[in-house]
Amino acid sequence: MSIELKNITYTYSPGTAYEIHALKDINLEIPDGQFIGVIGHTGSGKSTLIQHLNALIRPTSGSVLYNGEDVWEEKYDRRKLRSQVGLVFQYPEHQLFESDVLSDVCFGPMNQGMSREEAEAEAKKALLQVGFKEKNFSKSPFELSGGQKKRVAIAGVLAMNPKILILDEPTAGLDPKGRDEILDQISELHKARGITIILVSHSMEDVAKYVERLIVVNRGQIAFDDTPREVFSHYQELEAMGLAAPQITYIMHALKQKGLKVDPNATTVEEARDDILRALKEAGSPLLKGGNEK
Ligand SMILES: Nc1ncnc2c1ncn2[C@@H]1O[C@H](COP(=O)(O)OP(=O)(O)OP(=O)(O)O)[C@@H](O)[C@H]1O
Repeated sequence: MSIELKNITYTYSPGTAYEIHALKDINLEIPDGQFIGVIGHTGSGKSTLIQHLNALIRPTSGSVLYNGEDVWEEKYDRRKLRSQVGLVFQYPEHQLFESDVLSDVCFGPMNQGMSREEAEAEAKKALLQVGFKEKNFSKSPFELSGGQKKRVAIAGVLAMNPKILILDEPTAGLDPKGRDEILDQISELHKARGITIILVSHSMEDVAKYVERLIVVNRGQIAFDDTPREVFSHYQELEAMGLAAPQITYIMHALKQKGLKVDPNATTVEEARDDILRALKEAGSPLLKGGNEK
C-alpha cells in the first residue's frame, strides 16, 4: 500500500494576485507500515501536502501514485482511496454531529456500505483502541471532554479500517497529560494494526519520541527526510527555518562542550538520561556516589 508523490507542485489561486505556490516539486515515497512525522513552520505547506495523499486536492502538476496507480486517472476510484487513506483534520472534534458517540463513529463505515451491525463492531473496536471507555459509548459527543472528543473523531476514521492514517495536529488544544495519552494510544495503534501513521505536529519533542521517520517541510519543499536523530543533528539549519531541535538536544550539546563525553544527538529524555549516566560513570564522576545509577 505505498503512496508515491512525483514532482508535485500546488498553487492556490493560480493566475490571480493572490497566487501562492504552496508546494514546489515534492518527491516522496511512503512504504507500508512506517510511523512518520511531518513538521514545519506555520504556512510551510504541511496541510496542503497531506491532502494530496488521499486525493482531496489535485496537484497543479506532478502525479500521486497509490500502489503504482495514478489516482488522478479518469477512472480511478478516489472514494475508495479516501477510505483507505484516512485523514483526521485539525480540531476534528468540531465535526462530531450524531446524537451519541457510537452512532457518530458508525457514520463513516455505514457510508462505505457496511450494515449498522457491522459498522458497530468496527466502531466499538476502534473506540476501545483509542482508549475510549465503553460506558461512555451512549453519551452525546457534546458532553465529552476535549481529549475524549478527539478520540471519538480519530475512531470515526479508524472504523473505516484505513491502511494509512494521517493525523493533522491531533493533540492541538490538549493539556500535556491528554497529549501524551493520545500519542501513546496512536503509537499502540500503530503496533496493533501495523498501519502506516503520518503525524503532523508542531512539537519536536513529540515527533522525537514516537516517529521513525521525520519529514521537514519548509516553504513548500522537503528540507529533510530522515530519522529524527539525523534531522535534529542539523539543528542550526532547523533554526533558520523557524524550527528547533528538542530541548534535550541543546542540553546534550552544552554538556559535550563542557567536556562530558555524551552523544550530542540524543533526541529523547530517556536516551539522554542513559547516555549522561554512562558518560558520568566512565568519567568516574563523584555525582554517582549517591546511588543514583540505574
Ligand atoms: N485555501 C487556501 N487558499 C489560499 N491559500 C492557502 C489556502 N490554504 C493554504 N494556503 C496557503 O498555502 C501555504 C501553505 O499552507 P498550509 O496550510 O499547507 O501550511 P501548514 O504548514 O499546514 O500551516 P499550519 O501549520 O498553519 O497548518 C500558506 O502560505 C497558506 O497561506
